[in-house]
Amino acid sequence: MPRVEPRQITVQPPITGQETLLDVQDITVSFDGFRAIQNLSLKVPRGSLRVLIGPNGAGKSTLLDTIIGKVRPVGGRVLFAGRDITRLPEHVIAGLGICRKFQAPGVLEGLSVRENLLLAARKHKGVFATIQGRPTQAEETRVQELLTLTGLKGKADVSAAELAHGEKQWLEIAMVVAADPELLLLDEPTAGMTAQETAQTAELIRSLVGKHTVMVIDHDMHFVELLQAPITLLHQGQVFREGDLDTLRRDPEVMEIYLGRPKENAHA
Ligand SMILES: Nc1ncnc2c1ncn2[C@@H]1O[C@H](COP(=O)(O)OP(=O)(O)OP(=O)(O)O)[C@@H](O)[C@H]1O
Repeated sequence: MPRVEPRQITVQPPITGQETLLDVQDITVSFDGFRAIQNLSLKVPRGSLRVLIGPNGAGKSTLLDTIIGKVRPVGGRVLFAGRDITRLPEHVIAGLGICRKFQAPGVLEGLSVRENLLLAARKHKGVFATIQGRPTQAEETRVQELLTLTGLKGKADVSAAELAHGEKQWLEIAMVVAADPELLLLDEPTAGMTAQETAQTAELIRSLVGKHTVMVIDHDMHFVELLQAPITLLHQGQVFREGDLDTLRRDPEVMEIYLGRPKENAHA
């Protein structure tokens, strides 16, 4: 397959008239001299949803790692709500309201759905949280909100171990949401899900938008389509294209480097 050189394009912010929450400015990330990300810039408006796609090795995870402070760029900077967070320690960045799903305390299988959510809500308030003691009114309200959000109301008292794969993923998302993050980063949230679970996950994520800003990485184009959100396509560590799915699908170079590749993208 001929190599298609990535080119930086200038794109209008997909959602106009909104304040930028995340402003990634010209970052370069190097692993022993290999540039996994090169001069990448990206703006995400507050309260919006953004989908990150791209071939394997395009730099999607590295970008999220850089945003959360796990990886340090050798050039450029990351602004969050106008503040330069590029050199801040990971826990400080998390404290500012950036949460990545895998950072969530995993679901505790020995506890019920309700108990997991209560624990997540309490952990948000203090590190040494337990499920001992009656929930306060505020905690009860929060748990109910999270149960409604995930559609798990009917399973509140079911042990987390008994949940289906998709339900467990929703519980995990709810546990991250319990921390009330301003920016939520989700890495392939639908991996291993059935088509119906995938559709419900898209609905769940869309319901978070507005109150939260959400960035999702996924390879499943059916899911991406359901999210109905602006897409940033990464390729070889750079922004290759930005736009809606229909526009990207009409672009022969996009088809060439990504959407036309059946192996990485069975649903394209
Ligand atoms: N810690 C590391 N050390 C060395 N190279 C790395 C490291 N992390 C990532 N890379 C390389 O950087 C490039 C980008 O990787 P990254 O995981 O960000 O891609 P990705 O778009 O998330 O891919 P995938 O869709 O397969 O998860 C790849 O070539 C990868 O091998």
